[in-house]
Amino acid sequence: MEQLTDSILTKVIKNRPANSHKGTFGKILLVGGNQNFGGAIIMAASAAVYAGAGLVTTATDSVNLDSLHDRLPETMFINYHDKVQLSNSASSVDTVVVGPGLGDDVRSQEVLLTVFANLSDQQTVIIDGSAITMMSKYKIDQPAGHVIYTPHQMEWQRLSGITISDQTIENNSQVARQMNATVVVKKHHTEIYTVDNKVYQLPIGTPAQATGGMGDTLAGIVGGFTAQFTNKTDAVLAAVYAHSAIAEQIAQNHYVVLPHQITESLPQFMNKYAN
Ligand SMILES: NC(=O)C1=CN([C@@H]2O[C@H](COP(=O)(O)OP(=O)(O)OC[C@H]3O[C@@H](n4cnc5c(N)ncnc54)[C@H](OP(=O)(O)O)[C@@H]3O)[C@@H](O)[C@H]2O)[C@@H](O)CC1
Ligand SMILES: Nc1ncnc2c1ncn2[C@@H]1O[C@H](COP(=O)(O)OP(=O)(O)O)[C@@H](O)[C@H]1O
Ligand SMILES: [Mg+2]
Repeated sequence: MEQLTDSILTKVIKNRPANSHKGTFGKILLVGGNQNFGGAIIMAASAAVYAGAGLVTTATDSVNLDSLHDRLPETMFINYHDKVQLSNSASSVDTVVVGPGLGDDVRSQEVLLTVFANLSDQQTVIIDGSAITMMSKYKIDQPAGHVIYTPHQMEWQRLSGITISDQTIENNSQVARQMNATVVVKKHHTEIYTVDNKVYQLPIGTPAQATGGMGDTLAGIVGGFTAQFTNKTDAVLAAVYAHSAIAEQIAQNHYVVLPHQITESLPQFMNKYAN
């Protein structure tokens, strides 16, 4: 097992080529936010925009449209119950983030199935929150694409069958190895099980991060990084590192770190490491 350091940031975050446009930095679709959890998808989409994704579309319940655009005019919007629009978007973007605040009722399941049915091998899909819970609840198969799961310990228990007290690195690796996916098991000192069977641990992070929306924000950063940086595994590692490094900086003089504070710090933080 390897400990992550900030060298992953200089490895991944590159100066932008002069001859570029928004399409150069990835088209990303974020799917989530039911009538109760609209904030989750707004936080995830904001994180993707501030992490530098080129073109961002948010598919959510239409009840969230006004607050979404009020907070984040940079994103486009789709009503996620519109199957045709959702299918077209899911099949045409480079990267999909699905799950933050999606909920786990049958209507949410329908949204998830539509997204999964439209993915193909060239795409990257970040599966978070309710999407993980529904895959175990409704026994939904892993979709096509480069798959990245971002479960917290309870979601990992649901997905892997390993109870939280048995989630040792050895047990987690054994299951992750059979999944053809990268798994980010989120907790204090998050572990990352990569698709090529390596294990990394995040040695940083703070209890000031223990607040709702912190994982939704990470899912958006992972989406933003994988959408624009070539090596997908390194992009995940850098996203996980950046999320907690920024939180630690804010926590130096704040008792609690709010997810949107991390998001707002991303462009300046990334600029320091770009090379
Ligand atoms: N503003 C919004 O819209 C927000 C919307 N959200 C959205 O809500 C949806 C549901 O997600 P969820 O994480 O809130 O609920 P669920 O999957 O049932 O897990 C909680 C259970 O797991 C347990 N637990 C054990 N270990 C744990 C660990 N390391 N980390 C975390 N939990 C751990 C925990 O134990 P307890 O706290 O009771 O001790 C509890 O029993 C999802 O789509 C998400 O995106 C949220 O992001 C909040 C802000
Ligand atoms: N005590 C802690 N120390 C370090 N990181 C933490 C701590 N508590 C929570 N986090 C981080 O906050 C995030 C929480 O994710 P998650 O539970 O999915 O939140 P939510 O679904 O509410 O957005 C993870 O990245 C986790 O590693
Ligand atoms: Mg979560």
